[in-house]
Amino acid sequence: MAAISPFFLLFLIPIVPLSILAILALIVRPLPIKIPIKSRHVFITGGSSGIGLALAHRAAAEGARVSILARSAGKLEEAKKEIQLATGVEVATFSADVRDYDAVSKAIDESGPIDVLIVNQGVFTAKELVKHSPEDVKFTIDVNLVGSFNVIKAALPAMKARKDRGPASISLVSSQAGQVGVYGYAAYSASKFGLQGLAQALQQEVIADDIHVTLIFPPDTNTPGFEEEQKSRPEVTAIIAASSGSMETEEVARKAMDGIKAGKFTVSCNFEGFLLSLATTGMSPQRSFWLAFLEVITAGPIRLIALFFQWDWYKAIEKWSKTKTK
Ligand SMILES: NC(=O)C1=CN([C@@H]2O[C@H](COP(=O)(O)OP(=O)(O)OC[C@H]3O[C@@H](n4cnc5c(N)ncnc54)[C@H](OP(=O)(O)O)[C@@H]3O)[C@@H](O)[C@H]2O)C=CC1
Ligand SMILES: CCCCCCCCCCCCCCCC(=O)[C@@H](N)CO
Repeated sequence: MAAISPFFLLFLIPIVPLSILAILALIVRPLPIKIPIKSRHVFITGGSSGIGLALAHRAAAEGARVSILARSAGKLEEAKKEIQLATGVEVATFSADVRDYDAVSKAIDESGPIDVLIVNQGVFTAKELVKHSPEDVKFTIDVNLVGSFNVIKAALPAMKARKDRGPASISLVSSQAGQVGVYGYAAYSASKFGLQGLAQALQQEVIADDIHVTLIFPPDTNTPGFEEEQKSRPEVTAIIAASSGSMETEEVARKAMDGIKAGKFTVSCNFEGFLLSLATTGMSPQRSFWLAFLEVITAGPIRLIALFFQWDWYKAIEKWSKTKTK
């Protein structure tokens, strides 16, 4: 009897990963989807500034009908002119505060049925919780989290009722601080972590209506809001945030729009963000069996890398608090 060559056993090694890949290809849900942008109605909250404005530019340039909502009518008007000058597209503007459900609902009804809803409005002040007023904490949660509920609730009935209009999207702009808690962002991180629960539950509720949920996680991004934030951001917050560098609004908008069109549940914007998404993927849905495979095989090692980041951050906090008390 011929002995089995030990070399033959080498061929068996890939069997385990290949079987995992094959199983994942069969089981990942929801199934992949493409969301068209051209000729669709894209509605963007916080579309008058920063990331929202860059998204409005992109959507207009890609041939969508675009509506933007924010509080300041003046900033909306400026944004409208800017987009018209750059793309020739006239966007519809709606002045409302997302904290006011009736005002949001009226604006959305006026704008007509939405195909791609981008919930992007957000406020942020980085401050240690002891220095944060209860009013300011509530303001952050109200605008970022409760405001997002208001926008989605107001848009959902017409989105669900749409007929023969193709797959729709509800996208939310979170933050890398919505994937990991960061010094100075207790209120902000809490408001953004809330979006993860909202998005996961919502995706299950709207999948049967061909509506697809996307969560976008930008790092520090050069926007008017960020410029303001930097004036008073604690040093430690800046040090920790620097682990992921910073991006320009156009790059973030491009990543976000590509992610929305590809129907991704989770959209990271840079390499560190990609690692962070792998590390925090938890129970979130995954439509790509390739990415699912990567999540499975990197689960252990990525946790190790995450712990190194925490080590580094706690070292920075320790060093900084020593120099503070001296
Ligand atoms: N810039 C950054 O570093 C990062 C930002 N993000 C997130 O991206 C999103 C956009 O941020 P960014 O572009 O920097 O912010 P900006 O401050 O530049 O723009 C914020 C937009 O939201 C609108 N807005 C704010 N509050 C309300 C409200 N109560 N009702 C309606 N509209 C409102 C603003 O208009 P108006 O004031 O007139 O209402 C403006 O259009 C936010 O959700 C933010 O958390 C995530 C990661 C990093
Ligand atoms: C495996 C683990 C990899 C980890 C690397 C990731 C590092 C994360 C740093 C957190 C950055 C927080 C930026 C917040 C930006 C923001 O939202 C504010 N500018 C307010 O708008």
